[in-house]
Amino acid sequence: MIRLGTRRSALATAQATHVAESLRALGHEVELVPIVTTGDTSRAPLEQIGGTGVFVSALRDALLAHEIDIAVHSLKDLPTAPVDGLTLGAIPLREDPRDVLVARDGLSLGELQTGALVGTGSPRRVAQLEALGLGLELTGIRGNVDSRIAMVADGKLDAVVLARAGLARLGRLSEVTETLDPIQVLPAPGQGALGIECRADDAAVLTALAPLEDPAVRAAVTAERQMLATLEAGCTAPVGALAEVVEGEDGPELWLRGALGQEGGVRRLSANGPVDDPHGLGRALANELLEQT
Ligand SMILES: NCc1[nH]cc(CCC(=O)O)c1CC(=O)O
Repeated sequence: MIRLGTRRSALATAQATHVAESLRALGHEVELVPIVTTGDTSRAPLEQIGGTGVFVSALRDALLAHEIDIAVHSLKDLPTAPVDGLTLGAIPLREDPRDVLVARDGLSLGELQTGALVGTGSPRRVAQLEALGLGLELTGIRGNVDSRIAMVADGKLDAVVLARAGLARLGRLSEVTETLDPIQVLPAPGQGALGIECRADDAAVLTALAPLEDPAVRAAVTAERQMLATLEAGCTAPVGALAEVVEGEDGPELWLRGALGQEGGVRRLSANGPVDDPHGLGRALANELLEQT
């Protein structure tokens, strides 16, 4: 029996159920164990309660205490610092990593009027949307995906920006009025991907998770997360990153695009490197972004 710890939110439950079903299809018995985190019980701005890490620390504690055997995380909410005794046993196939606009009356970004009220609490989205120069009024929001969409339906906001992956997992893709091109808005590092965490010495669980692994996604998100980790060493700026394995002339290559929001605008760079060194690529692009400052 594999005990899978999950937060209770609709998105977390959808992700956990998806992983549980993949494991059951491989012949494993899986039990879902609900875990409550500070991020779920508090309405305070995330920066005040410790950032997105609040969603994962309770799950990690439960893993280390042997109360659960695996935890399913949205990789974009998983801090990059490694935890002693834990490892990402599998990184499965990724959903579409892009951000989307959910706007009233089916509007796209370019159709929103100057001064239109757009909800997002993410410094990464704010920096990149402001850099577009559309004169949008950006306002911080929190809450689950349903309540954010409801703010548009209720007329409180003209639009919200969300991760396409979250809407896909909740069956709400019909709400999308525009998928944002990464040339305009780069997603968060790891967006759309799941990380399945387990104890590093749990050989049985590591074996069970192995078939869920997607090596190209692992390489891509490793580069994105390394870029973030290297940048955080120097500053806490809004960061977008998106990597992909693409077929080059001499075989597969890893491409990484990065965006760093700063006073005066957003810096963007891209670079490529060998698929087997995502850490080197992430570090190199981060250092290049920092050198430009
Ligand atoms: N910040 C919360 C969060 N964490 C993961 C997702 C969506 C799913 C994903 O990116 O994997 C979301 C919602 C959103 O940003 O719209």
